[in-house]
Amino acid sequence: MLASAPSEESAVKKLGSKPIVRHWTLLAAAALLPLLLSLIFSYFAARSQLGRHMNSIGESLMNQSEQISDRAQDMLNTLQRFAGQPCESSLIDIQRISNLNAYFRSIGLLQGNQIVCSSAYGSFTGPLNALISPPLFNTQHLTSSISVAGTYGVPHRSAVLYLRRPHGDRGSYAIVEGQYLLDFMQAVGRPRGDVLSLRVGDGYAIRSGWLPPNNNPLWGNSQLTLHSTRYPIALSVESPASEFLRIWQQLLLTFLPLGIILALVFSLMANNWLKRRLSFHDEMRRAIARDEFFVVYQPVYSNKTGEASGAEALMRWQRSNGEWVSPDIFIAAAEAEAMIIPLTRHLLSLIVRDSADWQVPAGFHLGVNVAAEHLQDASFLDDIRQFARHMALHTQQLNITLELTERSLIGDPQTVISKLEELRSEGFRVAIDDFGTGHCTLSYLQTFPLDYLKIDKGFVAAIEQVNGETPVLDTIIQLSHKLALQTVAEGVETPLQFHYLKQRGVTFIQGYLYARPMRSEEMINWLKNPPPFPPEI
Ligand SMILES: Nc1nc2c(ncn2[C@@H]2O[C@@H]3COP(=O)(O)O[C@H]4[C@@H](O)[C@H](n5cnc6c(=O)[nH]c(N)nc65)O[C@@H]4COP(=O)(O)O[C@H]3[C@H]2O)c(=O)[nH]1
Repeated sequence: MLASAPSEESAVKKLGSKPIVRHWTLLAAAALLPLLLSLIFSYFAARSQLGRHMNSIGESLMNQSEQISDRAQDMLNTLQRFAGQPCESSLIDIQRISNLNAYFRSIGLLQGNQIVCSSAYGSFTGPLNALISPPLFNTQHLTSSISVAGTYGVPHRSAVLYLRRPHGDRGSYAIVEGQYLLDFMQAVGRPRGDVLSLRVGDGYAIRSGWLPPNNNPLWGNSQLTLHSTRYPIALSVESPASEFLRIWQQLLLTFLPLGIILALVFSLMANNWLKRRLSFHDEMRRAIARDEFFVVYQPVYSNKTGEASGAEALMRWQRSNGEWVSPDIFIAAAEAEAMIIPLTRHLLSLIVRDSADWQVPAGFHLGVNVAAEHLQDASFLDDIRQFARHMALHTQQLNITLELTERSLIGDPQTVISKLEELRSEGFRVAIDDFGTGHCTLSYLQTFPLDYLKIDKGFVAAIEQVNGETPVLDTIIQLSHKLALQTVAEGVETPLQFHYLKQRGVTFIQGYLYARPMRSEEMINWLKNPPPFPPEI
């Protein structure tokens, strides 16, 4: 066993507090998330419900105003028939029409901007603006229709003035009683405390009340503005903040119980998952203690020498109940659970134990996978040197190759470069593993001190015909030649793949075609009597 066993134990212990903090953080997040979501969801549902309500009362007020405007237009049409006639002859008819239409405060005839006949004031003649109270500052606005604060004789009640002047300067006017609109606005607005306001043309805004200001961006007063497509009518609906809060509260009563149930379910699920994860952490520690891990070695063929040039060490885990755990799972879990360093130390100690029986040729390569966390850890150089010292006791002139993934090179490049340079000067070799699958840019290949580039099996699997197109693979091979890196192809399974790679100058071949990963004793026997290789196509 490696002498690092005590520090392995302390590393495992030291890492214990982090998962507990993460455990509670995740549990809190699982419980809070549904509650937060139900708050957010009910907030937007309340906004939308209030929006629908405001739109509906806005539209009914708009309908009402447009209908009133339609009636005013009909009235102006009717009055046009008296245009140009003396007031004395038409006044009785005009008054009769006015009495029959209770909407109108007064109707009458115009000559230019002068009233010449009025249902309310008889044959009184005076400027149209004198009918409006207070009179308009700018009479330019007196074109077709305008809302006003009051009229002559009824100065404190709003009204809407409609005008028609089709034949030169002879026209008619009709004043709609604003109280009808106000009554309607109050009737639709009162139940929920809404305030409605309506403006015709550039006139006075007829309002059904006032809201105390509340500009809180999340739950302040709400406002909706609508414009008529047929008349110059603009109206707005304002809803008090208290109404939004009331709807939100109501919806929360529906969503919150659901949120609480989901929070319970999520936290139970998270708890179970975390327990499983934590127990995985413990399980790995137990598995190390119970010696459930072992190492298999996969020989690598050299196209230069025509024989095995080395082997890659790969870890295996078989639980005491016989169940296998795939390296893809336990390596990823060990990385996530901060267990990869103790596990790698264990791997190194297992290799040392295996190597006691080895008789391998001088210069035999042994590839060992190194995780990014370990490479960046302060203990890395000591661990590797100690491993090499122990190996040297059994096996002379073994070339140890550290296989790094692309992820290992990202982080603090200067420290990684200096560690790798130190190790290379001591005789270790460095390979970049699974090349092309990580986040590595091509410039990394130039920056880092590397000896081998291991082409990922995904690119090898893409070889389907001898002269087929595998542009990425071809580029990787050419690139490694240019950078004077030796290439190792992983996952070579067919003679076709083998010959394709050999033709393109790939030096080392690893894969089931040559040899499967095997136990240490098996590899020793296999090396003594290897099967004939390479195969014919
Ligand atoms: N389909 C196919 N696969 C082939 C062939 N030849 C070899 N392989 C598999 O390809 C993987 C090569 O290892 P890797 O790229 O380093 O990929 C390794 C490595 O990243 C990681 N791993 C395994 N053992 C260790 C270890 O001791 N330490 C660390 N840090 N990682 C390890 O787990 C990965 C998977 O390991 P394995 O399951 O052992 O899978 C191994 C090997 O069994 C082939 O012809 N066809």
